Order: sequence, then structure tokens, then C-alpha cells
Amino acid sequence: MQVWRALRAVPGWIFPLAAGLVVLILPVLGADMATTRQIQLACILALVVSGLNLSLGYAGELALGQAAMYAAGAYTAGLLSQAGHTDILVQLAAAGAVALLVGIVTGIPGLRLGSWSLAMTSFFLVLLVPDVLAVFGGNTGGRNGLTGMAPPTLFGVELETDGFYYLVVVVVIGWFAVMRNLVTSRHGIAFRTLKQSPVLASSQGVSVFRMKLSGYAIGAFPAGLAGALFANTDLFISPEAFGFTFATAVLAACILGGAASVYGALIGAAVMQFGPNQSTAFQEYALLVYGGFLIAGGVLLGGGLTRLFRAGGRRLDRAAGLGSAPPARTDTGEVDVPRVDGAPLVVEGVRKAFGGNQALDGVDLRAEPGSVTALIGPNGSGKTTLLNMISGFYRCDAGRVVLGDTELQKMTSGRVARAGVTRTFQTPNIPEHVTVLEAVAAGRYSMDRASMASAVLRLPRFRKVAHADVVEAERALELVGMAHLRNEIATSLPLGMRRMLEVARSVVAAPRMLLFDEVASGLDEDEIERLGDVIRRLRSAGATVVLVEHNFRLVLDLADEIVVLAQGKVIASGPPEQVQRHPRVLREYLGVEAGDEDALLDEVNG
Ligand SMILES: Nc1ncnc2c1ncn2[C@@H]1O[C@H](COP(=O)(O)OP(=O)(O)OP(=O)(O)O)[C@@H](O)[C@H]1O
Repeated sequence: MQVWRALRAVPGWIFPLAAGLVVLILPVLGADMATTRQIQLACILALVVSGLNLSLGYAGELALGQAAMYAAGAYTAGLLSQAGHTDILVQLAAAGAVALLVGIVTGIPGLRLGSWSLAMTSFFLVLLVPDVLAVFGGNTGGRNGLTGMAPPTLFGVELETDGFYYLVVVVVIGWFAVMRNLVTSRHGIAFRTLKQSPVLASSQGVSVFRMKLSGYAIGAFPAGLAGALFANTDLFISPEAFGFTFATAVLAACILGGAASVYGALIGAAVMQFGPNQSTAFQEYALLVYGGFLIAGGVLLGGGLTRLFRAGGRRLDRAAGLGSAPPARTDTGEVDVPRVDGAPLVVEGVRKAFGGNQALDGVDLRAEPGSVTALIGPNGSGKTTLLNMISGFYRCDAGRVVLGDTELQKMTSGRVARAGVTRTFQTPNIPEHVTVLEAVAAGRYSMDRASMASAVLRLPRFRKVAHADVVEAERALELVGMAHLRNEIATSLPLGMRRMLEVARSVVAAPRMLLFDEVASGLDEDEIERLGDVIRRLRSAGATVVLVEHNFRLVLDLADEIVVLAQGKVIASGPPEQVQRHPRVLREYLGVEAGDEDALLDEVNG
């Protein structure tokens, strides 16, 4: 266990880098050519698979076009080589760029059409590869394949077998470093958030379409690089290498290795290359074997081989006393909520119908900065619909929603979030496989922008923003009394904690307005008390708080104004002492007949 503890103290990226360097020097260590060739092919396959990991495993887009991007990269390199441009760096750059372009051009219609369209578009793209190559047979050699390539060169020096091997391994190490830096950054968490729920992603200011397209197109890039490397391996390429069988092999390796992991692509590709691909009799049964791998990876392992490694790691952690039990809950005392630039919300004559169901029928509401406005009403009265209209998820049929001097009613939900509106969800919405700290920090996605390039290169700008993300997330966690849970997996928390996590996530971006949707349901007494305290501090800090809540006692305790909805209409509004005696509220919301109200109010007020 001492050894395990020592290993855990070393930064995680050292191990894959060390393994990569060992693989790099295998020819020096005496590995024969047959072995290095297999490793080279596994590395090339791993590049293609890693692109699918990014788009499918992280961004949640079932896009099977990697084989087509691979073909685009291979033929770009092949044609450049034929034309005398043998420099491998030029070929890699061109192949990566062409694959990226194919990704963008095919991704836009696929993603615009939504649902399964990208899966269909990318699938047909793979089926089209042989036909496209046949159409341009004069240049590509059609079904006979492309010949006449010259050996690759690097800065004018021809690369021998070993030299090319080194190059392939260096490209793979470089790409996996890029991929690791991307998925461990706030953009990686945004990809996971998108996979969990586009609604959640846009509520955090993520531009859903742009992010989906980024995941798909960036995933195309390593496939292009792989194509260029593959074309230079035997200096011959033909359409069969890029067909449906290859696409299935990529999917099988992705699922087997673990789609939502960086290094799963390497594991899946290695198993595929050193397993079934070794056998000459295999070609006949390729699809069957890949199908078997898909089932093994997806159904039996449920998360691929990397999941087994992670589970083993966690077991060793527990045995070594590392991160087993969370540290004891700390009492947080006073956590400052920095001054917030709250803005008044004005809702005027908002109407919304779903078919024949008039969910909102001319609703007016005003919520002031530095105050809590509670929205109450029976089930189905339109409270959540109103929150969805304010936060841009639904379009108003009529009416206006204005925050400060910004008209929100025509904005997308992402833009509303970027205008300073945050919210919680009736059912907590939290991405899988992220820690509590990461889930909360994700709420800052639209603040202090740091580009993907700066994340990949770990530029000072990115480091500064990442540091601020952690500091603010820790502060928000302390505010809700969850600092001790920062390293736990967020989705493993009980319901009450997940709700409080959403509160922390909505606070972390210094919002101008917070929308809390039934945030107290499922909370125990202590948690409700803490929630009340958090909301009061937010109010004192100047935020505009809108609270949809069934817990009438909490509403009376917190609200400065109460707005009562019934059947899509405001039936009463005003300060709590006025609203709680309103006859229609007593009848329609509390279900009390005139005469019984004093007894009921005594009970409610405790
Ligand atoms: N996406 C939708 N499609 C169709 N009908 C919807 C949709 N969203 C809400 N509705 C309908 O609009 C009405 C108002 O629903 P809403 O969820 O806003 O009520 P609510 O007051 O939040 O209720 P609850 O307290 O149960 O959450 C209901 O009749 C509901 O069935």
C-alpha cells in the first residue's frame, strides 16, 4: 500500500507519458519490425478512436463518420505525396485541416436537423467513401487504390522505417496530451454537461450548437492525422481500408476501451490490433468479432476496460486509506457573498399555450433586486413554464420579459444565461463522472472566457481562469455547507445534496438573477435552514431571487413578495401577510374554506 500511496502522489499524466516514451524507444530496446509495425498500426487506430471518444464519449454525439475523415486525411496525404510534397509535417497539417473541414461541413446539417440526423449523415458519409473515390478515379485510382506515393521526408530527410515509427509515436503522444488538456479543462466539463443535457448546458451559457459542432469537428482532426500516417505506412491506400468494417472496428474499440476516457482509445485500439486483427482468417468474421467486442464493452463492462482500471484504482485507494470517507462536515460560519449587480425583472402579459392547453394566460410579475419573489400555486398552474419562459427555454406567444434594460423574450437560453440569469431544476440536473467541485465550477462557463486553444496549450490566461473557477466553486460550496464533499462524484450524492449543489452552481457565476425551482423539496430540516440562510445572504448581496416553492412555511419565511398562479393566471400578489389571507389563495392554493383560515395559518406559520 505504501507503493500505491507513493504512486498516487505523482501527477496522473506522468504515467501515460512514461508509457509513451517506453513505446517510443522500443526499436532501440530491440523490438523487431513486426512488433513495431503492429504498434504503429495500433497507434494510428487509437488516433481515429480518440476522435470518436471526444464526440461520442464526451459530447454525446453518435457520429460514426471517423472512417470518412480518416479517408479524407489519407487521400490528402497520398495526393500531396504523388505531387511531390513528401514532407510529413505538411501532409499532417493538410490532412488534419481537410478532415476538420469535412467534419464541419458534414456536422452543420447533421446537427441542425437534430436528433439522429448526425448519426445518419455520418453513417452515409462512410458508405459514400468508395463511390466518391471512384468518381474521382482519375486522381485517386478509384477502386484499384492510390499508388505512386514517395517515402515521407522530414525537413528534406527521408524517413526510414524506424524514423517513421518514432514520428507516429510522437504524433500520438502529442495528440493525447492535447486531448487530455482539453477534456480536463472547463471545456471538457462543458462537453460532459452537453452529453448529460443540452438544456443544462445552455442554462450555463454554453452555445449548444457550437459546442456540439466543436466536439464533432475536433474529433475529425486526429482521424485526419491518422489517415496521413496510414497512407505513408505502406505508400498505398485503397477504398476497402475506409469502409463500413473499419467504421465498426473504430466503434468497437471506442466502446471496449471506454468511450468517456482519454486513454480508453489507446487500450481499445491495442486490444483490437493485437487481438483479432492479427489473425489472417479474421477478415471473414470481422463484423461478428467487432459486434462481440461492442457487446462486451458496452453491455458487460458498461464503461469499457478503463472502467475496470478505475474501479481497481478506487479499491486500492480505499485500501490505502486515500479518499475513502469524506472528511467530516465543516461548519462554515460566515461565507461572504460578494456584492451582486442584481437587476429588476419585469414580466408583462406573458402568454404560452401547449396545443390547446393555455399554460400561461397574460402573466405579469415584478421582481426587485435585493428581494425574494416567491411564485406559488397548485400543480400545473404554470410556475415552471414561467421560469422556462424567463430563462429562454420556451418562446412567449405574447408578452415581454425584461431584466434591467435587456429584453429576454427573444433570446436563446444560452444568451439569457450569459445575461446573468442562473437557475436550478425541479429534478437536479448534473453531469455524470464529474466531481462536486467540477460540477459547481461548470456554472462559471460563460464567465472570464478562456478559449479551447488556451486550455489545450495551458496558457497563462487559461490557468488564471481555471484558478478563479476553483476558488469561486470552493467558496460556493462552503456557502451551502458542502466544502467537505468537493472531491466526491456529484451524481452519487443523495437528492438533498444534489439540490444544494445546484444552488452552489447557480451562485458561482455572480448572477444578476437566480431562479430556484422547488429547490427545498427533498431537503431535510438542516438543509432547509441552510438553504434559507443562503437565500437571505444572496438577497442581502443584491441579487434578484425568484423562488418557485411548495413549502409554504419557507415561502412565508423568505419572501418579500408572493405571486400566486392558478391555471396560468396571477390570482394574487403582494407581501406575505397580505397574500396569505387572500380568499382565493386560501381556497385554490391551500384548499381551505372561508372560516377555517385562522387555524390553518396558525399551523402553517408554526
Ligand atoms: N413542454 C410541455 N408540453 C406540453 N405541455 C406542457 C409542457 N410544459 C408544461 N406543460 C403544461 O403546462 C401546464 C403548466 O405546467 P407547469 O409545469 O408549468 O406547472 P407547475 O405549476 O410548475 O406545476 P408543478 O408544481 O407540478 O411543477 C400543465 O398543464 C402542463 O401539463
